[in-house]
Amino acid sequence: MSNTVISTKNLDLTFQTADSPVQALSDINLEIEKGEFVSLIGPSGCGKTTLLRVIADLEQPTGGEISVNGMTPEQARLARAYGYVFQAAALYPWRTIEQNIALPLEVMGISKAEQKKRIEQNLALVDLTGFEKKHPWQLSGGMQQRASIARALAVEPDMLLMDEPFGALDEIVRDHLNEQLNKLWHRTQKTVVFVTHSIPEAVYLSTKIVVMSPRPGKIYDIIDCDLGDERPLEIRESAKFLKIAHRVREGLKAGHAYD
Ligand SMILES: Nc1ncnc2c1ncn2[C@@H]1O[C@H](COP(=O)(O)OP(=O)(O)OP(=O)(O)O)[C@@H](O)[C@H]1O
Repeated sequence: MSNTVISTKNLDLTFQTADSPVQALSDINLEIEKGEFVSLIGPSGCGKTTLLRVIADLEQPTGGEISVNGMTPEQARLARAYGYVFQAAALYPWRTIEQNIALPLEVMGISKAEQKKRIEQNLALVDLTGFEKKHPWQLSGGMQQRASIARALAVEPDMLLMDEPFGALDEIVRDHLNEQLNKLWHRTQKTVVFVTHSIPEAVYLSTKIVVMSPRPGKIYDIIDCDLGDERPLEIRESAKFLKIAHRVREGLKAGHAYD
């Protein structure tokens, strides 16, 4: 049985706008295996979010092929193959944390008892036990992001799609969440596709780093990141880590437009 979760062949996406067409993705060829943690990194506008949205069936490609879990993105979406975590936590302020996590489960028609079980389990996974009855605004930014990760996990998807989930957080909180996400990934063995602007974040979390360049959005380099599964933060000072970070930086420089 194939372990490929996401496969794209010559994938293109051109947005038709009022002025002129914008080619957001050009000739994207990518294979992602089950259990991999893949980061998409590149300058603003290189198509990272668009690629994630194509995988999630939120945008339709204009050329090439893509399969998700052996299905079309639409079939994968309907089969709830993925959970999506946005840049901002996107929690409903009038709902408590447990009500926010319950929302997609209610839509799926899952029983109250099962909802309760999943809420408990996933809040424990992100270290938020005891915050069930709080409203989002009573939590810090980092805690809100953890709650939105718990909500994505509660749907029990095979795959997590994460669009710069920690981009708005300060460095210390971000380090802590990176460490927690590494543990979570290790424990759950989920496939993760993660968009980031941060080189250390990409190297610390990933098994594979996809460096993209803009105009049009292309893959410039794909880098294996074999630092083992469990990664203490100190790993960021190791020679191996710095070597991979250097290669990512060189790729970003080569593909960067400074205008
Ligand atoms: N709905 C849309 N209509 C027209 N153009 C779009 C649309 N969505 C994105 N684009 C354009 O496609 C290109 C890629 O955008 P995308 O948001 O995927 O980049 P990104 O790498 O995620 O950027 P950032 O790091 O700033 O989030 C950009 O030039 C953007 O302006």
